[in-house]
Amino acid sequence: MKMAIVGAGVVGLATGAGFADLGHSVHCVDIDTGKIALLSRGSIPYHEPGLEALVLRNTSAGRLTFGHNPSKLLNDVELLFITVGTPSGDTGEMSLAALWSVIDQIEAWPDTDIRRMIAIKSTVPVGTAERVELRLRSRLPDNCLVDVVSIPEFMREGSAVRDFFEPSRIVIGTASVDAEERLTQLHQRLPGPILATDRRSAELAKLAANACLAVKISFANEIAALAEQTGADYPSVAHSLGLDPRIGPHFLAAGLGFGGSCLPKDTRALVRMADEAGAPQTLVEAAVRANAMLPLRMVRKLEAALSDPGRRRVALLGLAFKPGTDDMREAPSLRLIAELSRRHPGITLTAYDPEANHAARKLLPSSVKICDSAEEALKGADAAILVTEWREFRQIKADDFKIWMNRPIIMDGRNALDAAALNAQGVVCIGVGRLPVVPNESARKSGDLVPKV
Ligand SMILES: NC(=O)C1=CN([C@@H]2O[C@H](COP(=O)(O)OP(=O)(O)OC[C@H]3O[C@@H](n4cnc5c(N)ncnc54)[C@H](O)[C@@H]3O)[C@@H](O)[C@H]2O)C=CC1
Ligand SMILES: O=C(O)[C@H]1O[C@H](OP(=O)(O)OP(=O)(O)OC[C@H]2O[C@@H](n3ccc(=O)[nH]c3=O)[C@H](O)[C@@H]2O)[C@H](O)[C@@H](O)[C@@H]1O
Repeated sequence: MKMAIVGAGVVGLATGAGFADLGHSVHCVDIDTGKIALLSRGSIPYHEPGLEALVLRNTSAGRLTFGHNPSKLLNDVELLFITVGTPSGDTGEMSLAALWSVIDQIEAWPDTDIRRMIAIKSTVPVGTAERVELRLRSRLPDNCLVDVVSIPEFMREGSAVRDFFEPSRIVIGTASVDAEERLTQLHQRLPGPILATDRRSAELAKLAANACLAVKISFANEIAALAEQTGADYPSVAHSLGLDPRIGPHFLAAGLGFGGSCLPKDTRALVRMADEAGAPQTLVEAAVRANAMLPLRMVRKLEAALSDPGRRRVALLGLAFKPGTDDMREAPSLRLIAELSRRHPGITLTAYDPEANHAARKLLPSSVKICDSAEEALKGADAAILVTEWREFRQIKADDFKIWMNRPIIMDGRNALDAAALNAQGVVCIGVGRLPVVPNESARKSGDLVPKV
């Protein structure tokens, strides 16, 4: 099938390159001419495992092309995917400015024999596909037939390519049997179950999925806080919860909470939309509030372990909102740095992320020293906070922490390290939802959890 993608971002590129790999002819368009110039030279503008090879394979084969002119797109293609961003507006609502700008550039096409399809893959409020169709119908001549459908995307950053080829499910929301049949056929070569439904249900299924994940994470973080207060060990609790098939093991990791370009904005949008619809989402609202408190909670834990942080040097291990990406959008590290600097104006902060240093430089205050290695960030530090659970941080040995740091105190904000092993070797490692472990067994017996230094 000949198709076009508007919005060559995380979703658009993985989707476009993925369909090209399945043998389709795909033209990817983006308003960002710099990005299109990079892509046309075979460079991927961000870190996404497996994407570069996929794009190169398909551009060399001539199945994947790039451009920046969205007008007349429907002249040549049967299917247009819209994958532009839908960021938060001022009051939490989703901004559809990019989507409308694309829709308003669509021109009538000459060959009216083939019915066109516009598939909205961007995450949007319920009812958007219907509004798009009405707007197009009011403008295009009657013989330009078009179905506007909702095919929400469930891929994750860091595994976007794998998620394209192995989707958990494919939701196809249509108002026409013809579009449903053609799109079902298009997706048949992908292994996930196909769920054909109406457009509004498809749109809500996407928002509900992200809200459900956010609620699960906030639940995990609140139970972890309770574990800390009651002397229980949250990872053991989570393990037990996860073995119940009705609960499942995923998205129960406690830590610094959820960030990224989607969970925060989509939960805000759902709450806003639900208020307007008269069906308040109190549970999701609470999950958003609970999540916002986590960086401050971490700072308070640091204050309990380290006296006078305003005169100390603290290293941040990881900055990206999760491992596997260089994306800094709504990364918990940003709020953590803001809280540390607000409460302790004299603090010295160093930071290192294997992939996100470049993106972080544009966002962090110049007072934060961005380092080229974990060793450089940890050198002379009085404490470290593990913010993003990159694999390389798990490989740092206890001796390295002890040699590099002024005081080997690690606040493990993702429960990524082997706290017991580090503890046994003289490193203080304080996880989330666990009793702090201290190097000194007699201190633990005496109830003195973390000796303040
Ligand atoms: N990032 C992710 O993993 C996922 C994102 N989504 C949703 O997909 C949508 C896109 O997200 P991302 O790919 O992360 O965004 P992104 O920000 O990476 O990419 C969006 C692209 O659209 C382009 N764009 C903006 N206005 C345009 C216009 N008028 N014409 C042409 N191009 C235009 C931008 O230049 C940018 O390259 C959002 O609604 C998001 O919520 C859904 C599932 C997963
Ligand atoms: O709509 C979207 O854009 C996407 O949003 C999320 O994907 P993504 O933002 O890439 O990241 P996740 O893996 O979901 O992680 C989100 C945040 O939650 C945090 N998290 C995740 C899992 C967990 O157990 N605990 C936890 O704190 C992560 O550290 C990260 O900050 C969803 O997982 C995707 O299904 C969805 O398509």
